[in-house]
Amino acid sequence: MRFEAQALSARRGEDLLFRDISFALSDGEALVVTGPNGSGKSTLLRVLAGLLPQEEGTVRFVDGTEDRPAREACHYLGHRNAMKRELTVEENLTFWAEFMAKEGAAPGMDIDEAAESVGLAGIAHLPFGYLSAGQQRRMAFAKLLVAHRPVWILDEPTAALDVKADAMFAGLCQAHLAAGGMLVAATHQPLGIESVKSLVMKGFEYGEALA
Ligand SMILES: Nc1ncnc2c1ncn2[C@@H]1O[C@H](COP(=O)(O)OP(=O)(O)OP(=O)(O)O)[C@@H](O)[C@H]1O
Repeated sequence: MRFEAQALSARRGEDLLFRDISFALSDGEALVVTGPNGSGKSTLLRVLAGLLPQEEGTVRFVDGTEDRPAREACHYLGHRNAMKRELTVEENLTFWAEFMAKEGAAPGMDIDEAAESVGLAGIAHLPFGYLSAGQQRRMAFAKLLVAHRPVWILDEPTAALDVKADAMFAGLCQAHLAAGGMLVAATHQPLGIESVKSLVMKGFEYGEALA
């Protein structure tokens, strides 16, 4: 498998945020995207996940000899957790497992196993809104585990996590990569994942790209 971007540019409103972004990942590879606030990291991730259109360039997911729509290959974990506060954790995860299955994702872990993998076994019966910020973020990771998609797109994934959860998250990412998955993560802090590719977003100043 291969996940690649070629000569991507994107605009928010009137402003061109970045241009000529290219990378290629194959099985087991990770890309960490860094850069100052406002340099376009979140925008790039949304373009990669198919949630925003690019201005120019291409995003491709190649499986063997077949080109598949990149958005169908991606799990997207944004700043927000995309869980309903009023529903229980189990109901939220069941929704995502069923939704992803309809969208063609292969089955993943069952709900209990996924909750256990993020260190929160036994509280899946609680409303999501009752959990602490860090527990909510951990449960949002569990969403990545209940259906299999080969590419994980992660925006500031470790915000709100304590040291133990950081290590747990690094372990989940390593396991995903070891199984041949790929990931792209925007972050201001190290993810604890070894051998990653790096992309530094520089942003634009006064309409010109920084050196
Ligand atoms: N819907 C929108 N309409 C217009 N401009 C937007 C919109 N969303 C974001 N922007 C602008 O696009 C720029 C890049 O935002 P983006 O969230 O991609 O940056 P980022 O590198 O992820 O920043 P941070 O590190 O602060 O999360 C910012 O200047 C932001 O104000």
